Amino acid sequence: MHLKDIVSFISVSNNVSYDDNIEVTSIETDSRKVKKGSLFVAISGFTVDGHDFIDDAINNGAVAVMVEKEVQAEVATIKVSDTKRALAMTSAMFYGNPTSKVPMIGITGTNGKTTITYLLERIFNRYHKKTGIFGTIQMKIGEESFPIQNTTPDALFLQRKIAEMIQQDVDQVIMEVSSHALDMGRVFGCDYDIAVFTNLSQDHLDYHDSMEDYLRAKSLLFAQLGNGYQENNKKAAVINVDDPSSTLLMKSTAQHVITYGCHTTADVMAENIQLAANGTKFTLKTILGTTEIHSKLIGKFNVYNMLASVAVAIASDIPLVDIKESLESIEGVKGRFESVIPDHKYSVIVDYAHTPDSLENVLQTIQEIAERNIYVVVGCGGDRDKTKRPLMAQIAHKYADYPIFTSDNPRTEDPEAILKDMTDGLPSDSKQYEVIADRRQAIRYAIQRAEEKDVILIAGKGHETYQQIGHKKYDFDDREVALEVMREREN
Ligand SMILES: CC(=O)N[C@H]1[C@@H](OP(=O)(O)OP(=O)(O)OC[C@H]2O[C@@H](n3ccc(=O)[nH]c3=O)[C@H](O)[C@@H]2O)O[C@H](CO)[C@@H](O)[C@@H]1O[C@H](C)C(=O)N[C@@H](C)C(=O)N[C@H](CCC(=O)O)C(=O)O
Ligand SMILES: Nc1ncnc2c1ncn2[C@@H]1O[C@H](COP(=O)(O)OP(=O)(O)OP(=O)(O)O)[C@@H](O)[C@H]1O
Repeated sequence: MHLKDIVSFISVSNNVSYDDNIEVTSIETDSRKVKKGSLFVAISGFTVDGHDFIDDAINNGAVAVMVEKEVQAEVATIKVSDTKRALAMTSAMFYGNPTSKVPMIGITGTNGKTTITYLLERIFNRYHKKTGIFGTIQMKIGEESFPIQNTTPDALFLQRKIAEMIQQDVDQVIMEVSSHALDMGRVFGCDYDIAVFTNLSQDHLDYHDSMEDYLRAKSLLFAQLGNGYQENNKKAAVINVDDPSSTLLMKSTAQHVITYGCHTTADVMAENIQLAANGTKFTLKTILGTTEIHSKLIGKFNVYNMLASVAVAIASDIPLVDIKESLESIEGVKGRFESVIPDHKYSVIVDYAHTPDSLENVLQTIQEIAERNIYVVVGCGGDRDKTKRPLMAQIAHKYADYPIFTSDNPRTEDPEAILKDMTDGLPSDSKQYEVIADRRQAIRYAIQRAEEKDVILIAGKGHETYQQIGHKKYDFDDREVALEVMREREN
């Protein structure tokens, strides 16, 4: 592709010194990946500044650079006001606007994104549609899985991978869209057909200045809906009307809105909800008709996740009978309310709940189904939203008979200091709790004490198989540790 095409596409013609004949053969944001013919886009990062690596990029063969700061470079230089957003547009163009060639579903909200993604994967696959997935657990193309660093990858990776998905005959892309990604413009230039809002509750206040700022970031997905390069497909915003933030989000989109909920009248609704330890039953009411759902997923929050997936499936013209069969066939999602040994005399559940709202939802569910005592093993991540630490501890303390506070990815912080932030918020005259910084020991402590019919919730890490201490990740899997201790107890 000629550099002039990129320049004219992103409309910055008055800021460029370049030779019309320059051929750009790849785009890179990492100087170490630059090859002969690359356009190097300098990103001002949170840890380092890509502008400091321009010379490295040129030495590696960059024929042009895109910058947002004043620099002296010996190659064609394109100056833009925001390289992250310009990168998103340039990458989309370079890979042939892939998001306009395949139906795209974007899911945003504090909780439920991953679960809904896998419910939708099941529904689309059952309907013989090959899916491509981006999310917290992994990236998937059909049945093949690939690790990814971020829930929503940077624009360059994203556009490149969606182009690959199209080459591999993917019929439907389903992606989790984080508020970070929306705010940083990682998905700027993506043409979504369906945008989903699950809920908003406190999280990520280390990144966003306030809850209003967090919500504003989420609303960008809806503002963006229908602003793509092609308007061939029907567009729809799928919104949880039971969440107070839904009003603002509905105002953010000019597109058709499909609502879902349990309490407010909605296009897709659940009634007569019956929660049990082995699954959930409810009456599903939709614009296509009414049916009974018997799902193996546990908890009211999962009813919401199912309703969201039904609304998306209906907007994608999938018949209700196929939607019902898919929902009823799904056993669960990795690390989400996952039982370590099903039907054991006491239950050990691993769950990704790492926000106050999700922890409360999961503990409320356990309280509804538990026959005896509840143990919770929970911590809070280091270098992340500190304001949620006392809230997490208070919730654990409120719902569990035996709260055990421990480490969860302390990163560069002292685990004991994080635990102090958590427990300082607890009332001093209240019930006993344990503080055991070593996560393995904390899990062991809970399992060794559990009696028949007790439930132990190990919260916060779900599918993760590491513990991040400092800048290093060490192998650690809650399920494996729990299994080891459970087996040890049997012998
Ligand atoms: C705060 C944040 O989001 N940081 C993201 C950001 O990293 P960064 O700003 O630190 O980048 P950097 O390492 O300083 O590098 C800046 C630039 O210099 C370049 N560079 C660097 C070194 C060199 O030798 N040459 C060179 O060119 C880099 O390639 C890069 O372009 O850009 C990276 C590449 O895209 C991201 O992986 C990284 O996410 C980090 C890992 C992260 O933890 N992000 C979290 C907060 C996040 O985004 N989470 C949400 C989900 C949250 C949730 O829902 O739970 C997500 O979508 O993942
Ligand atoms: N709809 C929901 N409402 C509230 N809590 C939920 C909901 N769905 C799941 N949860 C809880 O939140 C946890 C995370 O769920 P899930 O991974 O589906 O959400 P997510 O939005 O992808 O989270 P993240 O952005 O952190 O990856 C689950 O383990 C469960 O405890």
